[in-house]
Amino acid sequence: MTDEKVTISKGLEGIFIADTTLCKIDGTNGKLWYRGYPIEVLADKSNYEEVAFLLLYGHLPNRHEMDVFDARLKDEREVSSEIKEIIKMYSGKAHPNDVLRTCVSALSTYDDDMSDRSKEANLERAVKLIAKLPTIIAMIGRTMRGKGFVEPDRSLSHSSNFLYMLTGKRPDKESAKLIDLMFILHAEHGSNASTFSTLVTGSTLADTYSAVVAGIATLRGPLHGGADEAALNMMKAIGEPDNTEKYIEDALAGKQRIMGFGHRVYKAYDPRAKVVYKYLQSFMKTTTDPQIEKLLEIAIRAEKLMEEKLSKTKGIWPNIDFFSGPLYTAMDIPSDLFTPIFAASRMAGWTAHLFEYWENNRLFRPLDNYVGKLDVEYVPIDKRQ
Ligand SMILES: CC(=O)SCCNC(=O)CCNC(=O)[C@H](O)C(C)(C)COP(=O)(O)OP(=O)(O)OC[C@H]1O[C@@H](n2cnc3c(N)ncnc32)[C@H](O)[C@@H]1OP(=O)(O)O
Ligand SMILES: O=C([O-])CC(=O)C(=O)O
Repeated sequence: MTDEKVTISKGLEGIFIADTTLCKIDGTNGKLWYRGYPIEVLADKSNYEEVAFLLLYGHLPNRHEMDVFDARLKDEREVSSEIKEIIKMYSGKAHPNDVLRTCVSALSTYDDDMSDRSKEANLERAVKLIAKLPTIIAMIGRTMRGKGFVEPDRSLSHSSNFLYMLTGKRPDKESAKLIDLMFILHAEHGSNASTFSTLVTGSTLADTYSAVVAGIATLRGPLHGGADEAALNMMKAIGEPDNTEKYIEDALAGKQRIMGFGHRVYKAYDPRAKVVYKYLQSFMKTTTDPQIEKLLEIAIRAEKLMEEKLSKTKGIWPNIDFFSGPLYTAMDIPSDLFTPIFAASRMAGWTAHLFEYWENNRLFRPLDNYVGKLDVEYVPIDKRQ
């Protein structure tokens, strides 16, 4: 062993991995921009198709560009009979995010020329992936609930069509806005864990599909994209609003993490959580569903308590995943689809980052500090204890 002193950055905290023009996060002040546009403005004024174009092409589309991009997305919504078979075979046997990961892996088999690594070919792949994920997820969701597939409807926008394929009903104006909002807010977020693993895989010059499959896999965990499902499960476990304070106090005393709170970069309120909360509050004025009212009351009481306990002292504020659960529940979306929906939205960010990184690619290969023994004697198997 050497005596060399090394500095370890656990979880790569504080390490910059690349220059980017995609997204700026101001973690101290709780601000977020996609290609310079404040998230609040995009949330109120834009739509997912436009945001995906912005991320992939670097500018907001003009009318013609939008029409062409939108038509391409609509052309690519259908999935093959083989993908439908995979969905039927695995849905219900594994978490929907795992089934989605398997389907996306299988999509690579339809690529006519994987050796074409041109920007144009990769942008086409991104369009196909962005277009097909909502279809796959809706089909997984329906199969798990014993319902037949609903084929895509070209007359509907990207996110409305997703809700339609999932529920079988064309969404009203309010639900259409809410689901689109969630797609926009989840579209991009710098070098988060799933984008980073997409880049790590891509940095070996693996193909687009391999790279985004790594992203989907990484999103799954409760410390990242799985937190929205976990946060809703916590709210359901709390059950009654009056149980909230005791539940949270006990969890904190037992050193448990409260899902949907805290962030590696934000030490302030996640601006996306603020947007979700704003829309959720206005939605609440129109709903009389007691289940949603209860969930929201639990969420608000949990947030208030966490603010007293942790926000001001440790910078642990709600993140995007905290209020997502009540909002998705209000749209009748089952909790096991939250993470796959995150993946469908983030596909724009993953692919945009990947293509940007490839313009100046360098293999990711960090170091680890060996602290074990060296030159250990090899003992034949029959002589070992
Ligand atoms: C879309 C997204 O991916 S957003 C993030 C989604 N994930 C979650 O909501 C899961 C819950 N949150 C967490 O586990 C964390 O906040 C993370 C993983 C997101 C970020 O954590 P890190 O940057 O690694 O923070 P770290 O683990 O160093 O925590 C700092 C301190 O805050 C505490 N803390 C962090 N998050 C939480 C939480 N959610 N609940 C309670 N305490 C927390 C830690 O216990 C630690 O306390 P200590 O200093 O007394 O040991
Ligand atoms: O940035 C992160 O670490 C996690 C996150 O909020 C996201 O991916 O949206």
